[in-house]
Amino acid sequence: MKALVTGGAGFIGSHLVDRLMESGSKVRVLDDLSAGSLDNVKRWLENERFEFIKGDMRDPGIVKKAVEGVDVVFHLAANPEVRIGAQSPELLYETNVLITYNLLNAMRDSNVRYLVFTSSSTVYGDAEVIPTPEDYAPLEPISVYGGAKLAAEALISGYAHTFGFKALVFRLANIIGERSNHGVIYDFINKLKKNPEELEILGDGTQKKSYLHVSDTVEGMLHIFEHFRKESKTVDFYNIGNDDWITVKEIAEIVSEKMGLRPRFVFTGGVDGGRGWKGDVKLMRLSIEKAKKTGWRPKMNSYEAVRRTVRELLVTV
Ligand SMILES: O=c1ccn([C@@H]2O[C@H](COP(=O)(O)OP(=O)(O)O[C@H]3O[C@H](CO)[C@H](O)[C@H](O)[C@H]3O)[C@@H](O)[C@H]2O)c(=O)[nH]1
Repeated sequence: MKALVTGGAGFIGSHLVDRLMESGSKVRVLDDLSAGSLDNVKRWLENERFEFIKGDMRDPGIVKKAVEGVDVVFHLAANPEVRIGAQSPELLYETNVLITYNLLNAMRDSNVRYLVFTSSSTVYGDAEVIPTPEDYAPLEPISVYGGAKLAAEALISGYAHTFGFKALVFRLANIIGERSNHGVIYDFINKLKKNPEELEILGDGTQKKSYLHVSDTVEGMLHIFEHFRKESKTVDFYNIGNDDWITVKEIAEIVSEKMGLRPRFVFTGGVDGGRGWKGDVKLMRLSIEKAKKTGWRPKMNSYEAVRRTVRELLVTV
């Protein structure tokens, strides 16, 4: 199998590249290195099954070149920052919707048979059913980021049905682990390194979400992809997350404890009833029953994933 991984030098992408390379696949990475780093894929740079293209997917010519000769595209390139939506909606549009549109147009004229896309729990917005299943409706994102992911999902479905390829969409919970360079754990570690006495917590700290370690995530994606390949469905959607959830305040306590600190917690109070920022979903836990039916299950719960991530990031941050 020859795979293209967009965003393959990024956080989740590089872990996926590791698994694909270890299983003997040929892997091409397309990444603009805006958030990702060559360091994340350096162990493969000299490998003859590995190819790296530095390029911005807003350029249709680069995307066209990248899909040439591949069987499957894992599309992970994205700007993952929910919080920038209120300031830079155009950036989230370009780096989530426009680049997906460019990819789909490139796939029209290619022999790519499968597209695997990392969407997000944020497509559900403030869901009234928790744990939230894949068929929850209506999908009403409350952030520009969630809206952009949902728009990308819709385009993917339309193109797959029209142009004859299969598409698998993953709606991911909050993914954490080694090589992540944004998000709540990364932020807390950096804040505490600057000031060990005090920790600013955005919102009221009661935001409660489900967190999944990147190793469980990538294993789930590949396991479900193998299952999907044997099915007759043109497009399918799977939540990937954990059965439990954890509050931001509990995460702050774990990070502080692991750093051997006892900082004063300062809550900003946030917006719209204690959210960290406009569009921050306060309660998120996905139903993972559909994924579990394929035989996959997470090895670490949210608490274990947070603890392990703090250990991993303390070595590198
Ligand atoms: O310094 C900080 C940073 C974050 N938070 C809080 O921590 C929670 C988690 O925030 P993250 O930035 O870690 O993650 P998000 O929930 O905003 O989004 C993450 O998970 C989503 C899916 O659930 C998307 O996929 C997205 O790309 C990914 O960044 C939020 O409630 C936020 O208010 C703080 O209190 N202080």
